[in-house]
Order: sequence, then structure tokens, then C-alpha cells
Amino acid sequence: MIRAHTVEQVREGEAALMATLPGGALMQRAAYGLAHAVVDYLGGAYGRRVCLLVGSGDNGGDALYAGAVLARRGAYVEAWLLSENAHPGGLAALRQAGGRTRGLDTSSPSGSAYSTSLGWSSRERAQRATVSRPFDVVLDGIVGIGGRAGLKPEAVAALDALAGVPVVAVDVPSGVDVDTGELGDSSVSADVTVTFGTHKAALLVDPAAQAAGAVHLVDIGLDPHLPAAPVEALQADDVAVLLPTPDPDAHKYTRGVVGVRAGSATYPGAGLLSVAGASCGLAGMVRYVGDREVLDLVRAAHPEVVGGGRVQAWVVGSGSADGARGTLEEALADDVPLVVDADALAHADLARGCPAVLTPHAGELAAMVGADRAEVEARPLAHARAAAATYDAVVLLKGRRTLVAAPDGRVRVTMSGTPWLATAGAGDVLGGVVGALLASGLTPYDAASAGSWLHGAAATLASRGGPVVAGDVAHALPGLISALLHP
Ligand SMILES: NC(=O)C1=CN([C@@H]2O[C@H](COP(=O)(O)OP(=O)(O)OC[C@H]3O[C@@H](n4cnc5c(N)ncnc54)[C@H](OP(=O)(O)O)[C@@H]3O)[C@@H](O)[C@H]2O)[C@@H](O)CC1
Ligand SMILES: [K+]
Repeated sequence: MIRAHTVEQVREGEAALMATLPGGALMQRAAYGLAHAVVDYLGGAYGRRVCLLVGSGDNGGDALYAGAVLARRGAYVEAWLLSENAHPGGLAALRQAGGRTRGLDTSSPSGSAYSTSLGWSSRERAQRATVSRPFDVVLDGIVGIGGRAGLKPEAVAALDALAGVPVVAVDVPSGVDVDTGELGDSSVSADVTVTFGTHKAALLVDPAAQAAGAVHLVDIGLDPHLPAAPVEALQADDVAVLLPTPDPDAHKYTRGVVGVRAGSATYPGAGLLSVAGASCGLAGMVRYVGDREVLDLVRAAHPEVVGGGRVQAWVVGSGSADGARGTLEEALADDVPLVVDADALAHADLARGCPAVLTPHAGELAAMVGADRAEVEARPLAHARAAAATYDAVVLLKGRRTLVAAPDGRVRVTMSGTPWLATAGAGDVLGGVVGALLASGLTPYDAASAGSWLHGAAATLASRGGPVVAGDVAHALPGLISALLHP
């Protein structure tokens, strides 16, 4: 499991850990981990050119101490000090290791520093002429978990001056909101983020997760001092533990029956693909209830599917068009868990308080809560949590990083998947898989998060780096499940 803790939790854990260690030990652990990650990234240290962007806090201190390690290993290291209060111990260590430091030219008009002459004094400008080769990497030590969203003008100017140089962010990309994953007006866009002790929401949740690039976690011994994480991401072994497996004396009814009420004469494909997802093999039987034409198509493609009857979970709404409300009401009458998708989401208030998984994309969630789509995309974590509380149901907000939010505020992020999964009908397959897991007895939160992970991983498996259609994702599921159960 990947766990993301809040800034407050990290601070408390850090205080408990520091009480057991000599002063400065944690920063040294962080700095060495950071330096080694940078060496890995660059393929070495000797002769490499490293620029440190250093703010006023301990995040800058990490960058300076890591810079000292790199300088001792033969890198040319230059620290650009964005504040007059850079970490004194880190500064001394860097200088002692042969690194250079450059400060803002305080005579430069505010905001122009770094943008034209980079704000250097004339002595520094002369030095700069001798080191005018571009850098190999920038370490973003502007702000870490103590930072507010957005960047100050001098940081923006420095980043502009370094445009095109790969960025390794220290702990988090500066300028993001660490606990919400939202972006400030300006923020760092990193190739790699080296984070300390535990993940943070901004490293898992978009849009900030996109600004973090590849995330590398450095163990600094914080784990035993951390409580349960409010945001987490299932990994393959976590999903394997959640997967329902048949008892030796199982029969199809004890394994759970999933019913699909999706598709219509206008949209038969939605019914077919929902059934394809539900037929992943995790439930004992699949029923289909819908228009005769669609039922005929479903039976032709999936001869094992039967018609109406008792079910342990329903999948409702995709391609139901005008019939969505009636279909949802019929499903609710059975008083079993359900997946509410697509057209049925407009009537999701009928399912309030039921054991349900609502599966909107950003546009659908925006319509449900009366917001703009862009607003949902800018603040997906906040919106998914608010909708889960409002509807008293699990909300699965689809996206590059799908979020599964429970009414009590817990969130799981789906890290599996491929951009090729952005394809018609993929959501129908997802609804079917989640429905099968609900029918097998998983809670809505586990069914939604495990189903979403399986869906993404099946897409990656089917795609092999190339295009994929929704039916391929469904076909890849049984093989993926076998591989998880027998690694
Ligand atoms: N926790 C751990 O286990 C460990 C933590 N470690 C490290 O410590 C880091 C946290 O350090 P920290 O607390 O000193 O805060 P940090 O983020 O460096 O700076 C905050 C200062 O920046 C300023 N500022 C704020 N917003 C700003 C903005 N948008 N743009 C510009 N400036 C801004 C603001 O000052 P102000 O501007 O208000 O004067 C504020 O005081 C953490 O991320 C990790 O790297 C490791 O060393 C060891 C293990
Ligand atoms: K940073």
C-alpha cells in the first residue's frame, strides 16, 4: 500500500522521531537519500552541473546538504538563494564542499531579479560568465511541506531562467498545495520528486501529481511514528488480498450474482460492455435485464448470462438514456448494493445512504453538484470527498488518477492504468467489474478501489504500450486476476 499522510501528521511523526535522534539526523538522512537519487538520475556525480534553488526553510536545507554531498563527489554545484534566510548549516556545508552560492541582488527592482541579469551583482555576473554551460539538473528546494500554494516572483524568475533543465523536486514540487493536490497560480513541474518518510496527497492526486513526475520515497525511519493515512493507493499485493476466491464447496449462488441493467436499443454497446466487465469471473453468475434486442446481443456474446432474478448487486445506468430513472428505481427496490453509472447519476439522490458506488467522470460530477467541469478538475480530491459525504455513498471519480472517496473522508487513488484507457466504453467495463466485486461481498469502498485498480492494470496488460478498446480490457481481466492470485 502507498500511504499519503497530511502535513500535520508528518510534523507530529517527525517530532516523535526526532526526540529519539541526535539533532540534525533526520535532515542528513533526507539529504543523503536525495543526493543518491540525483546520482541515480544523472548516472553519476563527477563533472555533472547541478543548480540548487534554495528557499528559506528546511526544504532548502535538504537541497544544500545534498548539494554538498554531490560537490564532494565531483559535481559542480551552484546554489541560487531565493531568500536571505537560507539554512545556515546547509550553506556552510555546501561552501565547505566547494559549492558556490549566489544570492538575489537586493538592489534589483523587486521581481526583476533572475529575469534579466538574474539579479547577480557585478562580481557574480563576472563569475557567471565563466560557468555559462547549462546545468544538468535543478534541485527544487524552494519550499516543502511548510509551503503555501503558488510561487513568489523571484522563484518564478529563477525557474524561467532555467527553463528546459530537468527538475528534481525536494519532498514536493514547490507551489502545490501539499494536502489537497491542487496547484497554486504558479508551481514547479518536476521530472522526479524525491520525498521523505511518507507520500503526501499532492504526490498521488492530480493535478499536483502530474507536476511531481516520477516519485521516489526515501525511508528516514518515520513509518512507526505515523498514524493511518487518509489517502492511500492500492498496490498489486493489496488487491490480491481483497480478491474474492471461491470456497472449496462454492456454487454459483454462494459466490454472488451480479445483475446488469444497462444499455438500450439506442445504446446496445453499453449493455454488452457492462456485461463483459461483470463477466470477469469474480462473481458466480451474471444476469442481464433490459431491452429484448440488447438481451439477444448479450446472450450471443456471453451465452452464460441469464435473465432477471435475484442478485446480490446491480450495475445501473450506462446507455439507459431516458429509462435511467425507472431502471434505478427498479434496482433500488431489491435493496442490494449497486453501481450507479452514467445516465443514472442524474438521479443519484435516490440512492442516498444505500450501499452504492457512484461512478462519475469530472463532467458528470460537475453536473451532480452544480459546479463547472474545470473546477472539479482543478480540485478533484475536495469534490470527490464532498460528493461522497453529500450522497452518503462511495464516489469513484474517474480520471488519469481515479479517486475513490468514502463518506467518512478516506480516499484511495488508482495508480494503475495507461492513457490508452481513455477510450469509449471503458467506463462500462469498469462498472461491471465493480458490480461483480460488490456481488461477491466486498464493501463498496473495497469493491470500487480494487475494481478500479484491476481495470487500469487490465488496460495496461491489454495495451502493451499501444491502442486498446474497451472489450480488450474486459478480456484481459481473468488472466490478470490469475496472475495476481499466483504471482
Ligand atoms: N518532516 C520531516 O520529516 C522532514 C522534513 N524535512 C524537510 O523539511 C521540509 C519542511 O521544512 P520547513 O518546515 O522549514 O518548511 P519549508 O517548506 O522548507 O519552507 C517554509 C518556509 O517557506 C516560506 N514559504 C512558504 N510558502 C512559500 C512559497 N509559496 N514560496 C516561497 N516561500 C514560501 C515560508 O517563509 P516566509 O516566506 O513566510 O518567511 C515558510 O516559513 C520538508 O518539506 C522536508 O524537505 C527533512 O529535512 C527531514 C525530515
Ligand atoms: K520543493
